Amino acid sequence: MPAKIPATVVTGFLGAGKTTLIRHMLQNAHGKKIALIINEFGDLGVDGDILKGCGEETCTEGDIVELSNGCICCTVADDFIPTMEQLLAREDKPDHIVIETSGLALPQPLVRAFNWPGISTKVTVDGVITVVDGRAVHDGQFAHNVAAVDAQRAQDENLDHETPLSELFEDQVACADMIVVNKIDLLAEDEATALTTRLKSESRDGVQVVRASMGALPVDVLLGQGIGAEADLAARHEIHHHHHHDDDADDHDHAHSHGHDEFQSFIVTRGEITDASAFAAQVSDVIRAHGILRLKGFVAVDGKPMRLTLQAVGPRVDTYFDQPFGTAPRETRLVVIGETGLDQAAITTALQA
Ligand SMILES: Nc1nc2c(ncn2[C@@H]2O[C@H](COP(=O)(O)OP(=O)(O)OP(=O)(O)O)[C@@H](O)[C@H]2O)c(=O)[nH]1
Repeated sequence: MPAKIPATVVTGFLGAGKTTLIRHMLQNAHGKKIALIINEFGDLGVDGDILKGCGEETCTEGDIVELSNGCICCTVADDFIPTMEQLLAREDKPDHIVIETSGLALPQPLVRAFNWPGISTKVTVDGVITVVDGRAVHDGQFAHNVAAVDAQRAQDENLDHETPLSELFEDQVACADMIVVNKIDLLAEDEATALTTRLKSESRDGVQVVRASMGALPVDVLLGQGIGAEADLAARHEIHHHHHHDDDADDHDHAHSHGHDEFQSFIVTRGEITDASAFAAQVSDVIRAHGILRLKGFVAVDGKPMRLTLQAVGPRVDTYFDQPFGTAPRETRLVVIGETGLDQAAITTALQA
């Protein structure tokens, strides 16, 4: 089986900063071909235009597939599947698929749609990233412009219009594999800490909460792509990012109050493992115990000629056999990504156990 294309769902209310985050991601994709599927809403849907105009090589109009009607989650069988099939039929296959949704409906049906025959063999769910408007959530409003979100909701007859935003927000948090608290620049340090702590306690065990300003996060943190490029990632060690305030470009001590967290990555190798599902459970335990953001790579399983691809973000651990090792050494090689300060020695020991 060829390597599957990872698909990341980016969710969050109108104005949370999804488009800003995705645009930053496209501009820093380093030649990776990212296809976007955008969930459009009539007059309010300006995302397609914004992205068409971003002027990036990796962001051509043909990559943008706008769904014709309303919520992606409510129209999965009618709309989403053909869209994906169309994308997968292209000669010029994307390296990664990003699906932006409004957060007005649960993404679970969307995630389940990846099990569809013909899609499940070609695409794997990389994870659900929930983008949060830090300021609005701290203020108990949940969205910057509540009236605009309500108008967006009213336009789609498939959505119920009564559920309070607070409940929809809870759903977004509950389904997240990673939470991005955006607009951190609009929060004082103590407010940011309180919000991060609260979201951590409200989300599933193992979900990491990262802070961002203008959605500026390293692509390797957002997307589980580039499994084949471990060596490159290792060479960089510290995952760099772009600051939005020139004045803190050299001032990492203030990264927490101005920009976002700093990240690190390292590689753990080990010999063959005996049981794939037991190892996935072990990885999951290590992720939770050490607050790891992402873990990805290849695993050699005793008696299996194929290598096992492993991708994990927060509590989500995905494995499948992709290709024979061939002449490559039968070893397990995993990239660990997290905020700076990971206990590399302990994580290495735990993964090698
Ligand atoms: N201060 C501040 N503003 C931000 C930040 N991120 C985004 N914004 C602004 O917030 C507004 C909404 O951002 P978008 O990226 O369009 O939000 P969205 O979630 O994609 O919303 P739609 O695309 O309209 O559904 C824009 O005016 C952004 O410039 C941030 O971190 N800090």
